[in-house]
Amino acid sequence: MADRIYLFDTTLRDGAQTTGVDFSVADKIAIAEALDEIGIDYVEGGWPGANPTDDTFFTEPPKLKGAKLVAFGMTRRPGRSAENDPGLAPLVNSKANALCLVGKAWDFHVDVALEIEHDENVAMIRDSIAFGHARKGEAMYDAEHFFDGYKANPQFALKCITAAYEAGARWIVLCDTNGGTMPDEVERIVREVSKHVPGDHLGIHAHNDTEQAVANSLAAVRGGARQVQGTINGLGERCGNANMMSLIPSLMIKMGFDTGISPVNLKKLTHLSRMLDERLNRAPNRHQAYVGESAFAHKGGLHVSAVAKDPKTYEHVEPECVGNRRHIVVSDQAGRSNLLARLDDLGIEMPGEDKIRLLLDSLKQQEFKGYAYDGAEASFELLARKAMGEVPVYFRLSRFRVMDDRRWSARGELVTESEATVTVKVKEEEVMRVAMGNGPVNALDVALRQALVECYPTLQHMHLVDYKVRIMPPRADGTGTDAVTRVVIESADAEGHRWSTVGVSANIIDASYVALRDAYTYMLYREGVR
Ligand SMILES: CC(=O)SCCNC(=O)CCNC(=O)[C@H](O)C(C)(C)COP(=O)(O)OP(=O)(O)OC[C@H]1O[C@@H](n2cnc3c(N)ncnc32)[C@H](O)[C@@H]1OP(=O)(O)O
Ligand SMILES: CC(=O)C(=O)O
Repeated sequence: MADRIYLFDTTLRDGAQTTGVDFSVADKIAIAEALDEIGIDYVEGGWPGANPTDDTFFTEPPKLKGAKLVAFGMTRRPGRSAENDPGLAPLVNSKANALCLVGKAWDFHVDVALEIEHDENVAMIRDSIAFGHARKGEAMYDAEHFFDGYKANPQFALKCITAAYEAGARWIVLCDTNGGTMPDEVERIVREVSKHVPGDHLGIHAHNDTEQAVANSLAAVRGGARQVQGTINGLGERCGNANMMSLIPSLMIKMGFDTGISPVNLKKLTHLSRMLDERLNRAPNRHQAYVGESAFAHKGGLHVSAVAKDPKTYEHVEPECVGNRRHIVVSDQAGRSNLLARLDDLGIEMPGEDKIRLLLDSLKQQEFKGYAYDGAEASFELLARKAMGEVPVYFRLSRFRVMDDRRWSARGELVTESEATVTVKVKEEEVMRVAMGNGPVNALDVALRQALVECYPTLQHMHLVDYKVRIMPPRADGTGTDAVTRVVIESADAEGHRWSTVGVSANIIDASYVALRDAYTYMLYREGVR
């Protein structure tokens, strides 16, 4: 039977230490439930006593079906008993099922950061773990800076972890806190340490400062560790933690371990990854291993023609096993095979040879003008479906005008505003709307939507989530015209479906209009409005 690896997710604690990430209590509850749903063993919810969000979360924590909810904290302060430590009290009094206590394991840190005797640090670890174990039944020790500490003073680092083990710690988690250790060092050190603490009590917590947090975690498993800590999408302090979205499938599919996650739940990984980005209101990383939109995207003509024969030619695993999907990109790297595969993917009935050739030519023409469809799949789908005569004309723009205003108010405050006036023809009727916005594209979007929403109420459920501009320089061979602006807009509906559209023009607002027009058209078409 395959060895069991215990998964410990720290998205809600170390992940909350990511710059720019700020979870609400509702976010924390939803994420904890989603982690529980796929079968994670431990969900670290945060640090009771550290901030009001974590206090509220632990006051009414979600009821998890299988996962243990873990409260994080640090060992007692020097010169106090664990029982009288104000930092430990909220942890043991919380509704968590287990505690994870961080304590120093590097003598340099004890000297410089804590400025205490080495023996007192060891006593702080022993007392805190014993107290946590007695009060909560399960306590674990995050041995901070363990690898740096072991390299500097192995006797002291081992003294810290054996003190925790003897005090009853279920897990001794070896932390590569500064993220600078190399995989071969991690594997060797974990092997050496497992002579002192059995591997089925050892865990790994790796940071990504050399882009090797996942490799280091897998190296620790090879060395004998049986608990792995990580975060969804690799969130975490500085460069992040080991990415659970890569760790889980690699442990299961490549290394054959039992992680407690069933193959059915493994298929929920892509959704979990995107759900986190949705909560954080940020665009998912398309290039993320296993779960990214491009993880199984094929662009080069050679790749696509081979993938059409057998996907194994350019895929290391089947996309469906992690809930992802194959994606054929259409671009000027494309040949006929890309186009046919993409049309098939979209469920478009195979057109005749003439139409295929026309579509391919028109794609290449568009790309010559500066369009790129590999990041704007919705615009590509519209282009293809329009060529097949499937997309109605929902509206026609008669004109728009946008004005920007930058001025000082009577109170001496700087005011920047934009105003857009739009006239569109919807179902033979001319509609004119004027709207203000916090920028010209926002004003244009609001005015357009106001003009269309009466006839197409579904558009009120859509919003813009990302906007990217790129100035495309004139072609070096002189065949093009002046520089053009390419705008890519990502939109979402109330259910969280996202789609990207592209517009190109010499004028940034005009390019934005084209991308917006495609965004509305795509939503109306997809919703079945005819
Ligand atoms: C490696 C990691 O990622 S560990 C997790 C780090 N995460 C966080 O720090 C986020 C949450 N932290 C916080 O909100 C705050 O730091 C708190 C509430 C925990 C503590 O706040 P404060 O009491 O104001 O202390 P502050 O943050 O300024 O400094 C940390 C103190 O803990 C001490 N300390 C650090 N590690 C330990 C430890 N393992 N055991 C005991 N004391 C420790 C430091 O020496 C310092 O003591 P000092 O106040 O006497 O100088
Ligand atoms: C505990 C922890 O987050 C670290 O050592 O990195």
